[in-house]
Amino acid sequence: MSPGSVKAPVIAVVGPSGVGKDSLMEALLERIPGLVRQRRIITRAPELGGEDYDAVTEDRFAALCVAPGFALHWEAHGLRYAIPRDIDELRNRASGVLVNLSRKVLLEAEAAFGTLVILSVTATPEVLAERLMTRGREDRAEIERRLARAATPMPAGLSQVIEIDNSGQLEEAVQAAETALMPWLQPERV
Ligand SMILES: Nc1ncnc2c1ncn2[C@@H]1O[C@H](COP(=O)(O)OP(=O)(O)O)[C@@H](O)[C@H]1O
Ligand SMILES: O=P(O)(O)OC[C@H]1O[C@H](OP(=O)(O)OP(=O)(O)O)[C@H](O)[C@@H]1O
Repeated sequence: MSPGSVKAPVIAVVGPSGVGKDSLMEALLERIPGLVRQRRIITRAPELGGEDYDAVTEDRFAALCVAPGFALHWEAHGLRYAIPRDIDELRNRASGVLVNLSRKVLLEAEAAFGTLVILSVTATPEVLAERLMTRGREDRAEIERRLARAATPMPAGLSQVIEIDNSGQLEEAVQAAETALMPWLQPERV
């Protein structure tokens, strides 16, 4: 098998709202050669900041779900999220593909992607509350709902879960994640 025929790993970054998933992904993209991020399709209003996403209406989401179909999709926070099938092509030309997933779709993701490395990002409830207030993307009621969901357990039976504590400095979490990911990356695509 030639090196180019091996698909890059899908690297799922998961954890409660406000834990630092987007911040960690942005830092990893700057540091790791050949690492890319898969854009998500979300039924969220456009330009709310944070990640770069394709904003669609509920109707458009439903239509895309039928054709061309999604690699993965789920519902959370009153929104619908999807990973487009383009991710397959991205895996042919990257050292790794980062994607922000719901914890509840991880077993399905493992079945869909094969090589799935999961970065499970954690922080204390107090830290989460403070960060969500600082980020300011959601109103207070929505922040309360997100905090109530924070303790969602990881599904049992996942094969590759790496826990990353982001309670402290972001730089420490980035360093830990980079070290843990190194053995999984496709070095010939840097
Ligand atoms: N280690 C950290 N220390 C301080 N602030 C952080 C840290 N990690 C993330 N943040 C901040 O916390 C807020 C939430 O981070 P974000 O990356 O949007 O989280 P998530 O994507 O998990 O919801 C943002 O304002 C971000 O700048
Ligand atoms: O089932 P859970 O593991 O709790 O995850 C639910 C949703 O929360 C996050 O969304 P989003 O990135 O929109 O929100 P966040 O940045 O506040 O985490 C994550 O990407 C999932 O779509």
